[in-house]
Amino acid sequence: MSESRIKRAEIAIEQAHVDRVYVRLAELRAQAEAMRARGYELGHGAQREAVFEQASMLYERDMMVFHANQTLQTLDAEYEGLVFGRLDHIGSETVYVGRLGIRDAEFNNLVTDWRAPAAAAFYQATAEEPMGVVRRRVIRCSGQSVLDIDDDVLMPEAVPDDMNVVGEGALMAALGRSRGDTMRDIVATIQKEQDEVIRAPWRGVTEITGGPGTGKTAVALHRAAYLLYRYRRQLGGAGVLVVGPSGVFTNYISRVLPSMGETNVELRSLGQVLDGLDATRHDPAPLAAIKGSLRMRKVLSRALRDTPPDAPTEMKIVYKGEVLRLNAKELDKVRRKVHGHGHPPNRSRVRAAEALLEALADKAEEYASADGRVIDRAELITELGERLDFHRFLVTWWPVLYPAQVLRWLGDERRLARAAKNVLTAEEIALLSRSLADRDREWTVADIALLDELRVLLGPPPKRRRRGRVETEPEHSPDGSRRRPEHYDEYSHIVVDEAQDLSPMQWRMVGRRGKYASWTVVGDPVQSSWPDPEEAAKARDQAFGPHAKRRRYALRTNYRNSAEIFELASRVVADHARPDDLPRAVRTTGVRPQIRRVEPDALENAAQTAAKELLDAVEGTVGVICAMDRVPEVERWFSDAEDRLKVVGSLDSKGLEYDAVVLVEPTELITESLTGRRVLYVALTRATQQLTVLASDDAWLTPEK
Ligand SMILES: Nc1ncnc2c1ncn2[C@@H]1O[C@H](COP(=O)(O)OP(=O)(O)OP(=O)(O)O)[C@@H](O)[C@H]1O
Repeated sequence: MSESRIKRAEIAIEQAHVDRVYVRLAELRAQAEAMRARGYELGHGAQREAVFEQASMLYERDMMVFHANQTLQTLDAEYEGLVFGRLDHIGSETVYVGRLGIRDAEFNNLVTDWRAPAAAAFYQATAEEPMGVVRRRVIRCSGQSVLDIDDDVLMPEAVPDDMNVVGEGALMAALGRSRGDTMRDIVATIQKEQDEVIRAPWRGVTEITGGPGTGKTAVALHRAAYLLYRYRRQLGGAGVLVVGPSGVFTNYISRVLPSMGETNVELRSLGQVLDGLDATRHDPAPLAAIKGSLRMRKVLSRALRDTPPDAPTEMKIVYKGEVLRLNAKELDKVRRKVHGHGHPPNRSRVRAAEALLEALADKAEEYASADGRVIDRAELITELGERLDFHRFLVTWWPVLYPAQVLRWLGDERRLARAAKNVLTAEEIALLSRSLADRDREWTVADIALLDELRVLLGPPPKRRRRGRVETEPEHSPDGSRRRPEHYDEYSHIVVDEAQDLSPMQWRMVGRRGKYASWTVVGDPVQSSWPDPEEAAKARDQAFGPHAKRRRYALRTNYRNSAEIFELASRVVADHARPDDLPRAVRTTGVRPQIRRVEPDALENAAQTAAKELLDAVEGTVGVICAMDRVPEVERWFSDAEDRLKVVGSLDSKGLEYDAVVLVEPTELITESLTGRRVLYVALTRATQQLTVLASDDAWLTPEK
């Protein structure tokens, strides 16, 4: 038989199995729907029963409907390629591997979930250690149709006469395929070194380092899916949080977990970690460095002890016909005393009232002793404490404080200078206060960590009351899933991607959400854009907790870039990385990156020409990457471009990838950031197939002295 006929015959065999799986899936779905309907009937029937029976029938209804809904949710997930692998073990046992475990009516396995122990050999078996696997087959489907198959023989000596072997490498085929708008899962082609990380124990901290394109993000997301499958009881209820560098990035990875049937994971960018805010703007590097530094803790905790800008500077109250007066100095003394207890100001309002009353009593005693009178202190305190004018004063003198308000106060340079004395330099104070003074500016990504810090330092504002009742959030969302309270801090597992870029203040913010969590932390020190790695490492250790067990893995193969593109990228960071830090790119395309010398006024034309060439050359996406400041201008150049083309700023390009990239003015990427070459390295490693660099100088190519 010819090779293509053998392949067609093998595809037909797999198609027959896939068909059986879909028939069974339809049966299971029908059963789950019937169970849900029965549950609802039980609910209606309960109305006619006595109270006790009613309660037990309603409970049974809830359980039936809950289970049926869960099963339907799993069965209805959008599985692209439900079955994707097959293992032929020695002794002719066959295991199909897929995104979901499915059994037939006799309870035989039709498909084994990729996360189950029985599927581990699909990823872990090698020719050196075949684990009893003779042939490993990757099955590529579109919808319910088998398109292609690809085999690996692990035990050539054990291949029976009737076993056919086809294809030439599923991994290379997957890597060469064009990219779409969102990241795809890699369940069918997870490599052994990656699988080891995905299946690492869940407790403690799992740290994954590796160069660009080594699959760190993919591995971290597959690990989240794996952990939820294996440890659903321990992890599922409290929830899993994935933190990524930007909204563009979280959007890019948003389809990966749902494609594996996991819809219960929260994805947030660093600008979205604090509930209710969504910051996307970045500060210039020197400003971001100040805002991210641990020194800001001291500045913020001093700032909130300062007198609020609108607070009255004098108190006058009439008691028994006499005016009691506290001047600014005396009021400040009372304020300092209350803060001296070290409690958050929003939780110190009663203490503030008491201290103020004591000060008024002192004042009354002072006046009285001058006249030889004696006053009843307890009576004064009780009487004034109940007076409306006293409370009116208190709410303006010790108001409820909100994080945004306190951070805005620091736009006043003199106020900031008081809070930052001996902590920030005069230059830093001027820079920071200028940035916070502009009230019309939206918050930046770095501000979010400061606001979160203030939230904790200030303490929660008192709960709003309506008609005598404290307002509480409903426990469930309309879709029935459990609603998490605001500022939830009990996630059971937190995944941090691009961890090398978190500032110390951002580590504190994320750490607060994971007080009881285990962690998966992914990063590449060579791509770091944070100037003080030691300070960040300290904050990061604190976020994990002092006793967390840590295990480290390094990934060493670059699956994204062609070897030709990665060779250029490695040159620009040669002075910043040890050879060991740079991964090995496995795919060659024969297409070298193009470097074009372009005068600044010809950039627009050159960028449009280069983008057009690349759009013609690749099927998938083309990214145009430039310095952050240039984004609006470059967006104008491409305002009519097709959807496949995206303009993205250097910092937002973290974690993303495109079939082809046009990089505009690389030297600008170096100068815009404190760790410029590393940012340029990120930008140069975003393309899978082709790269064109447009530069008006070649400083970016010359190694630093
Ligand atoms: N085993 C694999 N099979 C198929 N594709 C893979 C595999 N591992 C990684 N890839 C692909 O390689 C590309 C890079 O992966 P990913 O984005 O996870 O890398 P990364 O290490 O996070 O990169 P960076 O640090 O540069 O953002 C993605 O397209 C991913 O799907």
